[in-house]
Amino acid sequence: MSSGIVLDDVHVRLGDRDVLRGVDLRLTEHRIGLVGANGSGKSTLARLLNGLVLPTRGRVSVDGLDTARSGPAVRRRVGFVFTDPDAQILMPTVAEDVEYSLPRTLPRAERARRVAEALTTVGLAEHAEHPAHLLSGGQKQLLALTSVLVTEPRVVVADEPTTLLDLRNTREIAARLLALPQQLVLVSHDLDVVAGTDRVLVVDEGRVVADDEPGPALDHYRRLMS
Ligand SMILES: Nc1ncnc2c1ncn2[C@@H]1O[C@H](COP(=O)(O)OP(=O)(O)OP(=O)(O)O)[C@@H](O)[C@H]1O
Repeated sequence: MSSGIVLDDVHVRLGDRDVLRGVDLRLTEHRIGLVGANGSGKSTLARLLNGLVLPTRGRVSVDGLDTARSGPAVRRRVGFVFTDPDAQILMPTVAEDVEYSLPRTLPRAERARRVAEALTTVGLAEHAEHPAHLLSGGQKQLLALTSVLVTEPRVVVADEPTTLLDLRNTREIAARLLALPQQLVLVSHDLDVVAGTDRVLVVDEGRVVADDEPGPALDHYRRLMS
């Protein structure tokens, strides 16, 4: 089975808009940043990677699995962190919320072990029994990340995960995401955060117009926006 994320001549049409127009990519680096103007197509590109959006034309595959044909298997490999953590919090307490992401078929002891490990990884262990809705915005985003990590995905896609956070929480979430052993695809308008990735894609009007190391790619983006 071929490894990595592959996009082959991908077009996405939503309503009467061509949102992505001919995207060819092979994503194998550990950490990949996606930048672009509002409405350029970044979220759509991110959502293609776990089959939340399907190509109108072309093909997306993850480790050889076609997102259009093998959606559930792709989503077990690719976890998704949304901008607003409240949209991802479903259960009353922190530990219950994390456990809710795990299959009911896993033995109870294994579920408890995985939840404890994931909460420790992100530094939330001491909040395990706290009401999830009382966490701060930054802690809620950590909880959303934990609920993704507990499923042991190979890839984490995060769509503007720091947009709603203050500077301190932005730094904390960014540091946690960039330190993950999993492959990371990070959509962000925060160029300081994106500078910590290994490869940056600049999206403009539905196309990838720059694809380089962070320094030159972000220079390209700044020129594009000036
Ligand atoms: N379901 C839809 N139907 C029609 N148009 C859509 C739909 N979803 C998104 N779009 C349009 O597609 C374009 C790209 O949207 P997308 O959310 O991918 O952009 P983005 O680069 O992530 O923007 P932002 O930085 O503002 O989040 C936008 O113009 C948006 O209005």
